[in-house]
Amino acid sequence: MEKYDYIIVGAGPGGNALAYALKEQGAAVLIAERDKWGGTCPNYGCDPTKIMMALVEAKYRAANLVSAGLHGNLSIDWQEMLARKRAYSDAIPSSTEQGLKNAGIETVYGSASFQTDGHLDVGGKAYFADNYILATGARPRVLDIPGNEYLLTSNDFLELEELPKRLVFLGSGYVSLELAQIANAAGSEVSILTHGALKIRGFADDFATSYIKQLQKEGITFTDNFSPERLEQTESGIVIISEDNRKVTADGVISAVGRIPNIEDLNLEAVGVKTTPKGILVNEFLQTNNPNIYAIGDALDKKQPKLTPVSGFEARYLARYFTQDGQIEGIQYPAIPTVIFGSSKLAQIGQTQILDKENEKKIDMTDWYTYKRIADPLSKINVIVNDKNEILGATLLSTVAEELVNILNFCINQAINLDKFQNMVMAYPTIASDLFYLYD
Ligand SMILES: Cc1cc2nc3c(=O)[nH]c(=O)nc-3n(C[C@H](O)[C@H](O)[C@H](O)COP(=O)(O)OP(=O)(O)OC[C@H]3O[C@@H](n4cnc5c(N)ncnc54)[C@H](O)[C@@H]3O)c2cc1C
Ligand SMILES: NC(=O)c1ccc[n+]([C@@H]2O[C@H](COP(=O)([O-])OP(=O)(O)OC[C@H]3O[C@@H](n4cnc5c(N)ncnc54)[C@H](O)[C@@H]3O)[C@@H](O)[C@H]2O)c1
Repeated sequence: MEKYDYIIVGAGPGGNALAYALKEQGAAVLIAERDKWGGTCPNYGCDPTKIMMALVEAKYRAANLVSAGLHGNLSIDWQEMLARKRAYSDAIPSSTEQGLKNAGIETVYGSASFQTDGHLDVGGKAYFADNYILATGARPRVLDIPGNEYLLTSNDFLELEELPKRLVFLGSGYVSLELAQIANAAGSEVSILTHGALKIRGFADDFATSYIKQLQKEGITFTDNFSPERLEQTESGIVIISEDNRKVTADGVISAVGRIPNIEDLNLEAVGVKTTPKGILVNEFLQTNNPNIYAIGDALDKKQPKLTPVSGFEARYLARYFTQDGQIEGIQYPAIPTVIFGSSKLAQIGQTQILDKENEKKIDMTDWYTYKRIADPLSKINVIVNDKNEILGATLLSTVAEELVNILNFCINQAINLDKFQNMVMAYPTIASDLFYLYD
């Protein structure tokens, strides 16, 4: 019988961060993984997509300066971009597992599932622990419609040997908008079909509209109110047929309609852990309704965004919880920045609308210096500030939004109001130094 202090299921950013933190406390830790060590982010998610996105950003940063005298056409070679992505990602699983082993964390490869006596089975072998932590993440959802065998997922996109000439994305969320921009910049004819109105869920309509218009300018077409009903393979390509019988033909179709938690194979019924279709239910201590089983990351049913740094934050909380024998306050999430990457980035953090008209104001930073310096095609930013000059939140649209949102993140979460900010000297001219305009 193998007995541990902790068994973690899933070696993604959440599971790995927790394994290292618990090992540092001297605990006996086992981590199980059934696919690629490192999980979604470095193998199928954030990292490979942003390695590819670096070329898209460079292409458009240069294109924006054409009217300023920068000439020459930059083009992206799909195969070379893919090779660069692979050079990064292919090394991840073995280096991740080796890193865990070097730290003294035991690893086991296989799909983990609970048995009725409460132990965990991996590959037919029984493993026991005082506490189990589920960090099993999520996977792409494939629409359940006739012809869905023709659908590809974001995982498949990252391994396409040839870029399809006509590529259609179903859904207009984070995955669709980012991958569509990579494919479009690399030369595919890209369409996004969205089943409702043309919006980006979670973002203010005026910002979403500006972002979508920019993508349209770059050549991506959008079709709204298109609910896919079935797919058919024909001589001219894969035909996507909507409920109202509209037809779109493509050479590749990506299902980017959200992600589903990896919970079915865990046999959670055997140990009484409650779930919903959105994930595992936990209390404020990230504990399931079985007191020895905890869960973190994308596998949770939670209102916080499902992002790599959020999984890491939950792992660090749980490590503190275990060190202090559960005698700590429940998890309190800070304001969390979210960014849709691309030629321009759409970002937000904290409060994005005025809630108290008397004491709050919205500052429009549209004409700041950096935008002019780099010829940013979009320069829209609303910062919400209260009467104590505290920054409450912001929505941003710019090629540099991912950096600016993190500077605001510091101000919001470390309570640095505009007066304190004004008393610092920032390197000039930079994105940070532009924030002085907020004070006027
Ligand atoms: C295309 C794409 C782009 C993204 N871009 C970003 C980004 O730019 N920034 C950002 O912050 N986030 C991004 N994300 C989200 C980010 O990847 C996830 O939030 C993050 O990986 C979640 O970490 P996790 O540890 O909770 O789960 P995961 O990384 O999903 O890891 C869970 C692991 O558990 C394993 N597992 C599941 N079930 C079992 C089982 N029964 N037994 C053993 N092992 C099991 C899985 O194989 C997996 O390796 C992106 C996601 C995608 C798909
Ligand atoms: N930059 C980043 O941080 C980043 C990038 C990619 C993914 N992610 C993470 O991954 C998560 C999942 O991303 P996603 O884009 O897969 O999901 P999402 O929830 O962001 O978007 C899903 C899209 O699918 C559409 N949809 C839902 N049901 C549909 C149906 N039946 N038919 C047609 N369309 C339908 C929705 O309207 C929406 O546009 C994100 O929420 C985020 O947490 C983050």
